[in-house]
Amino acid sequence: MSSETRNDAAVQIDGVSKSFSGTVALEPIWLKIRRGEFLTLLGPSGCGKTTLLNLIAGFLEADEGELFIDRELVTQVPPHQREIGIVFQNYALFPHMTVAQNVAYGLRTRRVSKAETAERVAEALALVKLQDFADRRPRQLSGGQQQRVALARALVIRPRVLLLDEPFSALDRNLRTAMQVELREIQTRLGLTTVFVTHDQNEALSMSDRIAVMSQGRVRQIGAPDDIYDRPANLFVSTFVGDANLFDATLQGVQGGAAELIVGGAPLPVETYQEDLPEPGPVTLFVRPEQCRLTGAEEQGAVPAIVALSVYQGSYAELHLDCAAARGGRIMLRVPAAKALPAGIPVGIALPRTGPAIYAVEDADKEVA
Ligand SMILES: Nc1ncnc2c1ncn2[C@@H]1O[C@H](COP(=O)(O)OP(=O)(O)OP(=O)(O)O)[C@@H](O)[C@H]1O
Repeated sequence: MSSETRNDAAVQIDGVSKSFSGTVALEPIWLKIRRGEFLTLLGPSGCGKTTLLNLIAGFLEADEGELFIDRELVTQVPPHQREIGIVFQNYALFPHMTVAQNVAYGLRTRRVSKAETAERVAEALALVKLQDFADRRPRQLSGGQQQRVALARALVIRPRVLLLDEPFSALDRNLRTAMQVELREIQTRLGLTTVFVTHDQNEALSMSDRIAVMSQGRVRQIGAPDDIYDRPANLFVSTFVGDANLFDATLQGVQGGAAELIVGGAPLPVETYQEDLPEPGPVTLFVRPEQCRLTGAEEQGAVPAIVALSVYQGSYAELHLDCAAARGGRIMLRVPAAKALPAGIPVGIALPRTGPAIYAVEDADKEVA
């Protein structure tokens, strides 16, 4: 059966939209979340991620459209009957209950027998490596441990879908990375369909099977992490996910599959992955820092720039360059820390002939994230 049929979708969102007293939080959205996939909703604050998650959970009612979970129409089904596990940023544990009682909560309300509850709670606590903490209260646990309890509580009901809203944003960086790995391991082992909300692009890139990049209540691109990073569909995605260098360029035409550009006064034939290019004339060229090569200032065809600041980052240095051909006059490159240059040194930037993208200038005026 084709992956596009409804049968294959664990969650299907058909034209679902939501406004709050006249403010559009979500434009009509069509989205199929595949069985067992880890899908991340990524976007800036206020783009509608949490609204979409709450619509799937049933905490909000859609203004229009239909929602299916496992082929079942659930648009009118209340949250507790959707068989969904949810983990929030702030844990939301019951402070007066022990860890085991917190985890058992969803089973109690489902009238599961005492013996089965004990078995499933032990299983869920083992999954999150908290089997020795069953009798503690939430206040006796670290933030990471509390979030594991919240995860165990969501998993114990054997949900059809697991929803997580910025679950690790309150944790420090090391713990956050450890929890990301742990969640991904558990999710893969259980083959659990998961929708994960974050505004952190690194978290999205490292964890997801697919990412839906959102802005202003719309999904701007959905794809595997390398699709999103290497072949962004528009300038918003280009600049929101990963670092972007933007150059003012002139598109002269297309010859033999290559776009003929002038950048910084020099000709540059570029093969892009894009199906549609803007009309000839002024355009914006998008290039990742790692696609730019630092050269001598005199190198033929290189775009001239001057080192403004070198930022030490341990294994590498970020070179921030003043560059007249760049939008906003600045670009950034990464070089091995030992090759960092002092401010004021003139350099050249050799641009790649394959890989970058070309956007209309009006897009750059309104679309840069
Ligand atoms: N209950 C509400 N009443 C009124 N407006 C709301 C309500 N909930 C959300 N909104 C608005 O809807 C839009 C989308 O909000 P949402 O919380 O979904 O964004 P988000 O992408 O999750 O943002 P964040 O990352 O800051 O949580 C925002 O403009 C927000 O102010």
